[in-house]
Amino acid sequence: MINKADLQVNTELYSFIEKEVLPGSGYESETFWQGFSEIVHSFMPDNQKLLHKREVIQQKMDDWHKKHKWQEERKDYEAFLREIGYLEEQVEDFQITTQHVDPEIARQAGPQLVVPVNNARYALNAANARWGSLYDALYGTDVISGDNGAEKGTSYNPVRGEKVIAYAKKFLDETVPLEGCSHSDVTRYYIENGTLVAQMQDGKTGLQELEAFKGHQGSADRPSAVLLQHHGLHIDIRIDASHPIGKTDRAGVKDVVVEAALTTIMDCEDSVTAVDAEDKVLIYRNWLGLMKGNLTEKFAKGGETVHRTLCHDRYYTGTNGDDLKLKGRSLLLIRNVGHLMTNSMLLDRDGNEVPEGIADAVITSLIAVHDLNGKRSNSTEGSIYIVKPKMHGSEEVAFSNRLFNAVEDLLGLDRHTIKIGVMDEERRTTLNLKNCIHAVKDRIVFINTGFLDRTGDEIHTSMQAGPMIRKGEMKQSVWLNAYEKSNVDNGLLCGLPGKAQIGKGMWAMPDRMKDMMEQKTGHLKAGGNTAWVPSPIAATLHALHYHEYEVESIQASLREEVMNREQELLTLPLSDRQWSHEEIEQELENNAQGLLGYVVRWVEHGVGCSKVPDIHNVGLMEDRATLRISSQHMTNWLQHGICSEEQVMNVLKKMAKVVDEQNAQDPAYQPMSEDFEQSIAFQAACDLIFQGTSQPSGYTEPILHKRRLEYKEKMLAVKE
Ligand SMILES: CC(=O)SCCNC(=O)CCNC(=O)[C@H](O)C(C)(C)COP(=O)(O)OP(=O)(O)OC[C@H]1O[C@@H](n2cnc3c(N)ncnc32)[C@H](O)[C@@H]1OP(=O)(O)O
Ligand SMILES: O=CC(=O)O
Ligand SMILES: [Mg+2]
Repeated sequence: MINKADLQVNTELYSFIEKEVLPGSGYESETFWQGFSEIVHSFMPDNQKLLHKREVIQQKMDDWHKKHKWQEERKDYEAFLREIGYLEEQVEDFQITTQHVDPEIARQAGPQLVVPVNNARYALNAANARWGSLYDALYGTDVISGDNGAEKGTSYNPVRGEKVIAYAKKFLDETVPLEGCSHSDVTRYYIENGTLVAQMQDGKTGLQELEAFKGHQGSADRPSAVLLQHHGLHIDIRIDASHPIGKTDRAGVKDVVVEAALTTIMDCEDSVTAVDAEDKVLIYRNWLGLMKGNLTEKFAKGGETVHRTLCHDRYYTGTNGDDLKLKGRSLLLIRNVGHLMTNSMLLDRDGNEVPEGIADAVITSLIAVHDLNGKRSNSTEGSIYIVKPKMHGSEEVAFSNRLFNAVEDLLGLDRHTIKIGVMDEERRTTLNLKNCIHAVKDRIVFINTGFLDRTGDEIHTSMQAGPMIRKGEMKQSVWLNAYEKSNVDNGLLCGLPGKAQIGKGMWAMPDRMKDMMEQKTGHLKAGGNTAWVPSPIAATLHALHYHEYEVESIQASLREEVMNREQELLTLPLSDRQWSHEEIEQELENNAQGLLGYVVRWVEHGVGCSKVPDIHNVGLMEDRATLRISSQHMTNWLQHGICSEEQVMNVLKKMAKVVDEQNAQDPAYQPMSEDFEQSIAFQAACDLIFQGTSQPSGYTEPILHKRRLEYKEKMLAVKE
C-alpha cells in the first residue's frame, strides 16, 4: 500500500491511476488524491449509516413477521411499514429535468446490452453491437427452425440460408414496404434524385414512405449499401453481387444489418468477480480503453487469431448528397457497484476498507473524462452515464446524488454531467420510486426493473413471513406484475419520456431466441423503451421488436392507466400449498444446480456470469442476482421446515456431481464431489443457503468475495 493524502492505496491501483489514467486527463496527481481522500472521508460515515439502517429495518421486519400473521393483519402491516420509515411520505408531483442526454437514451427506443466489463473480448463485442447482422443472428439461432433439411450443420446450409433470407425480406416488407412489390422481388436497388428506386423484372417502384430512405454507400447507380430508417432505428441493406450470399440474391443483397444495441451497460457489478485490487484494475483498465477508444484484444477462435478493436463510425451519402455520419458503437454506460461492499484496494486514514461504490464513482468518472475531453466518441452530449444498482429507498439515492455532486466538484465538471440510471431492484425502492426519482431528478437517465435482484429482495425481506411460492411462479405473482407496472407508472408520471429510459429486465435464456422473439415484445407493450439482452445476437433480434411496436405512442396511452398499486405491491408471495415430496425435491434440485454451477465458476475460475443448464437442460444466464434468488429461496424453505438441513445437503451433494459432469471437459475444473469438505466452491454454496437469513438483504457478495479470496490465497500458496 502507498500512503497518499490520508489514504492507503494498493500499489497496483496507484500505479494504474498515476501512469495510465491521470496523464492526459488534465488533473494533477496531488489535487486528485487530496480530493479523492476528502470524498472518502466525508462520505464513509453516511454510507455506513445507510447500511446500518437497512439492518435495523430488516430486524424490525423479521420481528414483526414472527409475531404477526401477515395474511390476517394486512392493515397493521402497512401501518407498521410507515411507522418504521419503510414506506416514505410521498413527494408532490414533479417532472425530471435531466439535460444533455444522448439521443440513444432520450429519443430512440431499442435494446440495451449488458456485458461483464472485465472480459475485454466480450466488452469490445458489446460496444460494437450497435449494428448487427440479421442474417447471422437468424442463421445461428433457433428463430429459424432446423426442420426439413434446414439444420445448422458444420458448413453453410443453403436450405437454412433460404429461410433466413425469406425471414429478413419479410421483415423489410413489414417495416419499410415497397409500393406494390416485395423486397424479395427486387432485382436492383439504385438511387435517383435522392430517392430509392427498387427495380423488379417488370418495372420499378419505390418505398411506400419515401422519407424512410436516408442514404447509401457506393455509387448511386450501384450502391453497396442502402440505408433506411424506421421508428428511429436504421436498417442497412448490404449489397454485393460477388459475395457468396449476394450471388444467390436477385438484387445482390448479402445481408441486412440492423441498428441493434443502442446502449450497452459495461458491468462492474453482478456479472463480474472483483474481490481485490488486481481484479478492479482490470475492470478500470478496460473501461479506460473503451473511453479512450483504444481497447483491443487478441484471441484464438476457430483456429485463427482474432484481433478485436472498436468499430468506427459509419459514413453514408445522405439524400441531399452530403456526408451522413452514424455512430458505429453503442452508447456506453457503466454499472458501478452498490453501497454495500468494501474492497481492500483502498483504505481510509484509520485503515478501514473504503466502500467500493465510492471508489467506483470517483474512478469510473475520472476515466470517462477521457471521452469528454477527447473525441466524445461515446457521449456527444458530454455526459457520463453511471448505472447505480441495489439502492434501498430515496435516502440511498440521495446519497448517490450527493456523491456524484462531490465527484463533479473534484473533477471540475459541470453539475449533473454525471447521469444516473436507477435500478429499481429493491423492494424499498419500488415502494418509494417516485421519491427515489425525485432525489436525482436533475440527472436521472433511467429506471430499470431489475426483476432478478428484486425477486431476491422480495424473498429476503419477508423471510420470516412464511414459505414462498416456487421460484418459477414468481413471474406470475401479484407483486411482480404490480412492480413492473408501477415502475412504468412512475416513469410516465415523472416525465421520463423524451429525457430518460423506462427500462425492462434481462432475457435470461441466451439460447432460446425463438421464445425471446415471441415473448419480449411484452416489454414494449408494457411501456419499456428499452430492455436488457444478454448478447449481441439477442440485441440484433430484439431490435426487430422496436420496428414492430412504437413505444412512444404506447407510453402515451399508458399514461391514462397510471394508478396506485401499493396494495398489490405489498402482496407477499407466500404459499399455503402442501407440496409433494417430488415437488420439493425438484424445486431444491433446480435451485441447487443453478447455484452450484454458477458458484463454482465464480469462486474457482473468477467468472461472474455463466450460462448454466437448469434441470430441464435449458442454459440459463446466471449472475449474482439469480444466485440471490436461488439461495434465498432454499433458505426460505429451510427456515419454514418445507425441507430439512439434511435434505438440502443431500440435494447439494447430488447436484454437485451433476455440475462436475457438466464441467468434465474443462481441464482447469476441480470437481466438487472429490472432497466436499475441501471444495471452497461447495462450501461457499452451503454458506449461501445455511447462512442465508443473516446475509445483508440476502446478497451473495459477502460470501462469494470471502470464498474467492480464500481460493486465491490457496492457489498462491500452491504456486509458492
Ligand atoms: C441480473 C443482471 O444483473 S443481468 C446483467 C448481467 N448479465 C450480463 O451481463 C449477461 C452478459 N452475458 C454473458 O456474459 C454471456 O452471454 C453468457 C455468460 C450469458 C453466455 O456466454 P457464453 O456461454 O460464452 O456465450 P456463447 O458461447 O453463446 O457466445 C459467446 C460469443 O458471444 C459473445 N457474447 C456473449 N455475450 C456477450 C455480451 N453480453 N456482450 C458481448 N458479446 C457477448 C462473445 O463475445 C462470444 O463471441 P466471440 O467468440 O466472437 O467473442
Ligand atoms: O440487475 C438486474 C436484475 O434483474 O437484478
Ligand atoms: Mg440486479
